[in-house]
Amino acid sequence: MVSTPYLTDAFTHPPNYSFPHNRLSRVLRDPQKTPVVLVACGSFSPVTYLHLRMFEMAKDYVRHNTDFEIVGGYLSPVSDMYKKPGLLSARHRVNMCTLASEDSTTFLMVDPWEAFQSYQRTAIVLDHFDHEINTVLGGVHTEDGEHRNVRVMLLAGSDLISTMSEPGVWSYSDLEHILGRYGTFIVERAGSAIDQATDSLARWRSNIYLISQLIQNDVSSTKVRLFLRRGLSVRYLLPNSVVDYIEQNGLYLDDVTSSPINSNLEKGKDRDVAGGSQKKDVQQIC
Ligand SMILES: Nc1ncnc2c1ncn2[C@@H]1O[C@H](COP(=O)(O)OP(=O)(O)OP(=O)(O)O)[C@@H](O)[C@H]1O
Ligand SMILES: NC(=O)c1ccc[n+]([C@@H]2O[C@H](COP(=O)(O)O)[C@@H](O)[C@H]2O)c1
Repeated sequence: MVSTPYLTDAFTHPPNYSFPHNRLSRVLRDPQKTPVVLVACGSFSPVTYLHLRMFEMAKDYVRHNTDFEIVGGYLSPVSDMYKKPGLLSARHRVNMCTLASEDSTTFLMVDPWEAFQSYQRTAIVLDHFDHEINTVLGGVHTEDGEHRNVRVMLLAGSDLISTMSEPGVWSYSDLEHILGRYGTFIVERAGSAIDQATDSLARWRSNIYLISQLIQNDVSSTKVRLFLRRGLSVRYLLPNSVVDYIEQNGLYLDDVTSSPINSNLEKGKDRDVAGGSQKKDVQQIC
């Protein structure tokens, strides 16, 4: 692995923050394997079954194709300062992710660190996980008591990874840090070709794992928000507890728009939505 020039232990924590690790497995079942924690960064506005499915797909992929053992998984909702259109307040997004994770697989947790502070780049978010898991908690150990460092890896859809080839969205040093030091599992997403997404990332090929979607499912938070605004049901697209929360709090009934904090960050995403298959689907819904 490439060493990092800027791993820091001087992270700024939001008030009353403590790192959630209740579902982090501290014992490696197979000592031959490398322990890994999956981190999914995104808006989660709202979290959908597809976000949860990403972890299940990664779990199957890891078991059948790699020498990793997953010891934990995290949803890391982005800060309100990301100011992406449709981004509900961090409080609601974190609450919905928490309900969804409680409803789901045993290794999934929600880390509110990013959500309740200023915008943090993904490279810094991964450093934060590395620091909390390996430095503060001391990693994991085998059944024989041998210490092992946990490898932190980004779990993302191919649409997010394709923005890594767009000028100005990610800095080269951040890509080197994310893909060179940590690595990623990329889940194929309808409308965003997985091969194209990784063409220009070939130099980090050995740290990039591609997961095909064997059952195509293109649920997106954008479509869920559109449905809600039009009074259409979103049940069975997201966990019932999240649907109930949205209804009880009257969320997504208005068109929430905001100006981007960083036009380059947003540009990548806007192009994705405007240029990909999502736009067609959205027009059909309208
Ligand atoms: N249907 C899907 N298939 C594969 N990956 C997905 C899917 N939906 C979301 N993801 C991935 O989940 C992560 C977080 O996504 P995000 O919260 O931005 O959801 P989204 O549905 O893309 O949101 P929005 O529609 O608001 O842009 C990203 O890495 C994204 O690529
Ligand atoms: N340079 C960066 O670190 C960078 C650039 C673009 C997106 N991102 C992250 O990717 C995620 C994107 O989420 P959306 O797909 O909802 O826009 C967010 O967590 C955001 O912080 C990071």
